[in-house]
Amino acid sequence: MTKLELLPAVDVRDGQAVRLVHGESGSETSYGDPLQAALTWQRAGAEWLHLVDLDAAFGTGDNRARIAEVARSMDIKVELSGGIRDDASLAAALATGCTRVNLGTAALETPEWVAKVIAEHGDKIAVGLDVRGTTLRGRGWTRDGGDLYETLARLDSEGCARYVVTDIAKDGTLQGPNLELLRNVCAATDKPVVASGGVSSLDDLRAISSLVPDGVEGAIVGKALYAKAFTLEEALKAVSA
Ligand SMILES: O=C(O)c1ccccc1NCC(=O)[C@H](O)[C@H](O)COP(=O)(O)O
Repeated sequence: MTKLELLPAVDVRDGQAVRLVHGESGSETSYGDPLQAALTWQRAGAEWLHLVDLDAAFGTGDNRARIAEVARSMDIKVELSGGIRDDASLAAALATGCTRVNLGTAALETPEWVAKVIAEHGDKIAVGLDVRGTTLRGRGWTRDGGDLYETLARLDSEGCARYVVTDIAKDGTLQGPNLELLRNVCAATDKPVVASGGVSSLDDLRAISSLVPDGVEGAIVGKALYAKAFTLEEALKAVSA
């Protein structure tokens, strides 16, 4: 069986690596220098890094220089997220040499532009489907942006290569992933799905791994690693079977 990819997360706010609860601005716990955090995950054997510019996502500025420094320092694959909404921010993101970018708000607010960049860049573009229930949220998860399954059908028809699916109610809470949501999204698309939000234990990762045959390709892990619920080495071993 194909093994689940693990993507340790480095979310950057005000130049620092942080974790939020439910993605809410103001709920930050700080974990220091983002480059050190990213290098720690790389040294521990990560093959991917999920790197988020939270200020760009919230519209409170950006950490573009810091994010570029981290992405360029990595020898592993990097998925870049947060505030990529137009040609300039996409060009800056791709110029870091990242493996792919994750579009969120743009897929809800400027669907024509997203269709165009999917056609131009193929699997360098993933779309983040960040949901409460089945309602998508944009602008740093602060505004409603339409129905999950209608948007998914539209993006599928435009050739979107991959989806990063986050249950906002679970994100940063260590309450376990929303497996039902993952199953439902996998049933609605043939494209690979990356699970995000709520992982709390090695058993959670094993449960997500059991969905690889359904179409789950990877899992993003944030809070659990920073809170030392398990090590990245243990996580990689747990999904390697
Ligand atoms: O990814 C974004 O663009 C984003 C925007 C606004 C708030 C949060 C955002 N991302 C958060 C993440 O990608 C988390 O790192 C990830 O879901 C990990 O969650 P957890 O394992 O529950 O800490």
